[in-house]
Amino acid sequence: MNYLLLAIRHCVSKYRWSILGSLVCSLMVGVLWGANIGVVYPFAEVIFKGQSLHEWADSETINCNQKIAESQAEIANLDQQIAGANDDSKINKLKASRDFAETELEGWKSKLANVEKSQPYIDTYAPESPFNTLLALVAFLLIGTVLKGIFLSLSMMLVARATQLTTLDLKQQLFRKLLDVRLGKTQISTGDSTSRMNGDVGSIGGALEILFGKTVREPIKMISCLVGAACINWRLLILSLLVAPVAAFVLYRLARTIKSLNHSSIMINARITGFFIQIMHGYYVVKAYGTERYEEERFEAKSHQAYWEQVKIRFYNSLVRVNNEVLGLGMVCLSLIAGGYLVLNQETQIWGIPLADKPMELGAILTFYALLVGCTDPLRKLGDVFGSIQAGVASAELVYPLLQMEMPIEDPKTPVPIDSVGRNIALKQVDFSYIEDTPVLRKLDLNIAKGESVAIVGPNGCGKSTIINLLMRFYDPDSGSVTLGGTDLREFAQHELRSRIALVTQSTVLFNESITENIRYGRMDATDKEVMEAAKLAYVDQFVQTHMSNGYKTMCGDRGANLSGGQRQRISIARALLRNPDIIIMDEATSQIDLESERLIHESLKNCIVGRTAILITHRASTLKLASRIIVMNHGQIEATGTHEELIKTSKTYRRLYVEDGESSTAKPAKKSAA
Ligand SMILES: Nc1ncnc2c1ncn2[C@@H]1O[C@H](COP(=O)(O)OP(=O)(O)OP(=O)(O)O)[C@@H](O)[C@H]1O
Repeated sequence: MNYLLLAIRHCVSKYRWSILGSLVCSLMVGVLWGANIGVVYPFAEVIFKGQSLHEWADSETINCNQKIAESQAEIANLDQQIAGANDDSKINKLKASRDFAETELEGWKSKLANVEKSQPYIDTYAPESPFNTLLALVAFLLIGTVLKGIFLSLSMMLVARATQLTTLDLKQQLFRKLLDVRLGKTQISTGDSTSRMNGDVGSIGGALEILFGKTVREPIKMISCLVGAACINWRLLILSLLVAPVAAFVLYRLARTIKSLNHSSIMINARITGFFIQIMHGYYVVKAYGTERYEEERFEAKSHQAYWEQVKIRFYNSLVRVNNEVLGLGMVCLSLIAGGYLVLNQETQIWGIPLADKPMELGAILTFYALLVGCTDPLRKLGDVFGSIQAGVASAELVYPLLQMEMPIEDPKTPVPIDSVGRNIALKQVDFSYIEDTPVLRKLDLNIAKGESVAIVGPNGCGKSTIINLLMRFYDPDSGSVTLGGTDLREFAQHELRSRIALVTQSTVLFNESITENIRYGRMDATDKEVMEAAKLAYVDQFVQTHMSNGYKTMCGDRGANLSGGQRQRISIARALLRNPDIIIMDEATSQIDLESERLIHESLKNCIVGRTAILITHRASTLKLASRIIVMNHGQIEATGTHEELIKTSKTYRRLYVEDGESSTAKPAKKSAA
């Protein structure tokens, strides 16, 4: 519950007026609910006896006075008997009878006082005839019901406002957090993130709506009925509530089970979401390999698990409802037996336990029953909401720890301005691993001078992209340092650092926006003219003019699905060019470009890297030609550096790569070593 309390606190502190308004409206609903049921009393005691309220008040006054006189006479008689008795046990019995008579006398006196208190109002406002009294009561019922409806609707609207806005706030906080928290070694899968954002935040909102709505309103309705019943006979009410502790214990046990079931259901649904996203992304692979049936079976197995969890949740929720209905019925049954006994025998006690001040009238006991029945409806409704609250509790336990997660990569308190440092990059004695005890970079030293173009080559998995991840500060090294102009990257504000770097990644990420907007992503404030210039430099313009009927407004599709691999890469190069960065990083950027485009891009990259530091991760001979120095990596370390000609002679790894690439004959990349 703790985490859901945080959501409650947020909602109450930020939207206090809506919550307060809804509470007042709920209070009115509860009071009107009890008052409408309370109308049973005048119906039974006044209307069905063919009286008006005036006649009822008169006859009640006479009746009370008569009963008071009878009680007083009985007390006087008992006093005389006590005075004349000399047997102790008889005296004790007489004293007990006197005490009962005294209690009855007090009961009649209090009823008389109530009738006398209401007399002036009855004289002033109550209709004269019994039929008009009936009409007035019906009008009261109608007006009460309409008012109750208005307050109910107002309360629901105010609660919906506060809880929906809280949901919106939570979504925004979570979105912001997910943008930051997935850096570093934090493992949060897409399925989990999507599930937290869609299902869980919604479930918290739903629980809040129920908590501030039904969970406040229905108990108020119950309290209003219980207060009414207590006014009629509080002892009988306590007797009726004897079943409540048992029901509360059962409810507590059920709550724990439902919460843990909801928790596992959320986790299963997150896995299904993740699986579904993965299949949608890998759609063509599934089709090409004909694994539709296999994936269907996997999906069915996962969905079946989710189905079973839901069935179990429904089952336990139904038990909550049964428990609450049994509680309601238990209350009514106990009061029916005890109350019925008191009325039928005109008694005030059962087994010597006093249950009434005076024998109960039919009208009073009928109203008492009606009020208890009035409690069972809110109880039933509370049974239905229980499951949703438990689902909210389980969701909050997943969302809030994520929101409270520490940033894996943090900005320093007083960042060093990047303009104040130079541009040479250095990795000193860097150790890094993604997973403990699986080193990826080992004591790596690398210096890249300002304006230098270096190519990093090496076999798959040797750690080339990991160096980029450290330079972008997507991760921090385990030991050693990565510096820019001699200052550790941890001293800079992340945003400022990344604004100086343009990264063209291995897998080209495009958004489902127009080509223009995808290029503009490199610099959001770029003008259309600047976007066009970048597009021309990266040879995007060439295919837009010839292949795209909608020109630059053509939508790229999910992850750029409407474009070819080469087109996607050219757009991402245009995006990088638009950024006009100090440092440009190309991670296998030209791997999907045809020979003609590659030649053209080679020319534009040549212009682009002038005056900038460029790091090119590539196997392509044409890109290697742009580098003044080639760095050969193997097993997370730098094996050799030099020019193409030097490395062919000195590095076994480089030779192996180039023989396998089959391009060594045409590639004469770097003329001289800059190291
Ligand atoms: N997020 C990650 N979590 C765990 N291990 C990772 C992660 N990213 C990369 N690795 C592992 O780190 C090692 C180095 O990966 P890296 O991507 O740096 O290699 P690379 O030299 O760029 O390879 P390639 O030429 O295939 O792109 C690999 O063994 C890889 O499995």
